[in-house]
Amino acid sequence: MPTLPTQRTRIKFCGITRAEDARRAIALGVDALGFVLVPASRRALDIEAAVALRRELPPFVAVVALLMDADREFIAQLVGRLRPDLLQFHGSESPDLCRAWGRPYIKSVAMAEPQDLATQSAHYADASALLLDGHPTGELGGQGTAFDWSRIAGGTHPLILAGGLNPDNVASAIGRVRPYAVDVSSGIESAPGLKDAALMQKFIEEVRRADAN
Ligand SMILES: O=C(O)c1ccccc1N[C@@H]1O[C@H](COP(=O)(O)O)[C@@H](O)[C@H]1O
Repeated sequence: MPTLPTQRTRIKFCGITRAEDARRAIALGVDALGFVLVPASRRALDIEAAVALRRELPPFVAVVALLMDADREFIAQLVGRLRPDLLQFHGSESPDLCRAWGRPYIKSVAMAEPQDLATQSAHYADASALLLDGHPTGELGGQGTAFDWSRIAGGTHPLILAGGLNPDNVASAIGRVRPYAVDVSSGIESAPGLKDAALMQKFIEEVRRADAN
């Protein structure tokens, strides 16, 4: 059987609020950009701002819309206007709600407490991936909180590792977990919602270094 090339770790930069940050991230080679549509977040965009930001972007980079227990009317408006490539659900959304929008979806799992990933995988069977984040259940993500990676076991989905990643720890995280993708917000920022060019570049270099090992 032919040997497949080693998979490169996909990269998502989350909490993008400025077109200049999005363009720099794309130039550096990210696969996906996250727009936070959660009003309580320090990186929140409203639908209008998200649509305007998307207009500034070239094709072939996935736009992911983050939601947390949003009401159905808001999600319907968001999907209709932004047409995100994926939805990312951070609250207690049911599988029925997650799959109701004709878009692929990612379900986050709060890893501050131990989780049975096999059960989560079975519950959200049609999710494109599970995103493992470091915050406690019911609390906002994007706080730069890491979790104990040794808790990661089981499940059948591609895993997106998130929570407290930064240029200093992402290579060892990839070495330990071998996730499908990594997702970062705080660790590449100079202030909430404002991405730092040098940190973005260093983060990507570290992911590539880990992939090469
Ligand atoms: O970024 C936010 O403000 C946010 C709000 C609500 C839910 C999720 C949010 N962000 C997600 O959290 C992860 C981890 O962020 P960090 O790197 O630890 O700061 C991030 O990848 C977003 O997907």
